[in-house]
Amino acid sequence: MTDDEFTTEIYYESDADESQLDDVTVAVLGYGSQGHAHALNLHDSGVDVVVGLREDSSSRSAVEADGLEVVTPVEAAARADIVSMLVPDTVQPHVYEQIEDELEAGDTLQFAHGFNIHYNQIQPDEDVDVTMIAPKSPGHLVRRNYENGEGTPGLLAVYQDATGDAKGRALAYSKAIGCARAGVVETSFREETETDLFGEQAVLCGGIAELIKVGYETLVDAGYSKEMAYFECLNEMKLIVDLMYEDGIGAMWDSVSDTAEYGGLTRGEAVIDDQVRANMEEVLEEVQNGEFATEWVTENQANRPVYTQLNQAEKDHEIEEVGERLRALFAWQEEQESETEDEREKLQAD
Ligand SMILES: NC(=O)C1=CN([C@@H]2O[C@H](COP(=O)(O)OP(=O)(O)OC[C@H]3O[C@@H](n4cnc5c(N)ncnc54)[C@H](OP(=O)(O)O)[C@@H]3O)[C@@H](O)[C@H]2O)C=CC1
Ligand SMILES: CC[C@](O)(C(C)=O)C(=O)O
Ligand SMILES: [Mg+2]
Ligand SMILES: [Mg+2]
Repeated sequence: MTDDEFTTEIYYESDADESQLDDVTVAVLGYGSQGHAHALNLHDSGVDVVVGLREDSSSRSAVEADGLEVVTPVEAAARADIVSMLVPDTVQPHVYEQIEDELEAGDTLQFAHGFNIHYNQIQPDEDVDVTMIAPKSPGHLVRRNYENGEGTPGLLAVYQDATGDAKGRALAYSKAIGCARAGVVETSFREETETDLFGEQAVLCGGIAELIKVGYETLVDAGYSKEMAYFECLNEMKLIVDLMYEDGIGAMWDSVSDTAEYGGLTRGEAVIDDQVRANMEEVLEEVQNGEFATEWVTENQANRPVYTQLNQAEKDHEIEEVGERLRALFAWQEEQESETEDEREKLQAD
């Protein structure tokens, strides 16, 4: 499929031929959220893996503790047939410049997100395959699910098929990291990039964090206790979303009271109203026309002034302190008895 087409083809384990990774070395560049998950899952699936990290990388000890080999990105790429680019998006063009000469004709440059290809920050030579297996999950769950015998859904895209076998290799990779256990949806770099950025900004990360904080602030500003507001707007969010995750939105409506269902159905649309819909459309437009990408690249060139300020403000939000205190009191937390007692006394004193 080309970079403009949309399809809903879904692949599972039986569609993938793991022998495509026999006699293949995969260089996993980066050992963060996705990097550690891909490297360990590939290794546990019997694939030859070498991790690439800079000489002074703080991640090197973790790789060694996990029993994998770590060398520099250049050496890893030189040894590999598949180079999996799993350093942060903003770092990838810089790392690509270092390893570019190590990519031989017929090698694969593999991504977990299409940002740098779609927005032309990386322009690979024509003789390499350029593919993507993008887990629809934080990396730590990609690893945890694999270890539990489960998997996380992923997306597959081929941007460049120099060998004629790019998709087969990508499918094998998706099987080796556990995505094919849950389903691998075929897509394009464009579709993955735009939907992923939209989803994380408007719904999954930005949208939900703001919904929680505004709900919390509304209750606290009206005089209700911080603890009450935390449990109502943040803690119970997970429990409600778990029901939707397990069996759909209907299962959630079935499980909550009729009062909650009627109130939610009538008031939900009043909160997430046409203005929110218009805001979401604007967010999507900025992703589609490249405005967000330009802003993010420029922000990094300027050493992240806006990011740094917003990141700190988020950490300083009152809900974080309240949540930390309350989570420490959960009976299943492995806290020292004395610390727990101190917390209880503090909570009662508040
Ligand atoms: N986070 C996620 O769950 C998801 C991420 N993705 C995509 O996966 C890719 C990787 O993202 P993510 O896992 O979040 O990345 P991380 O931020 O977790 O990557 C951190 C790793 O990159 C290394 N690194 C950081 N800076 C450099 C540098 N300048 N040179 C060399 N190595 C460096 C770090 O090592 P060091 O100790 O040297 O800093 C560390 O090993 C991205 O394309 C992202 O969009 C896709 C789906 C979900
Ligand atoms: C939702 C955020 C994400 O897109 C992801 C975990 O899938 C990311 O970029 O981290
Ligand atoms: Mg994502
Ligand atoms: Mg993302």
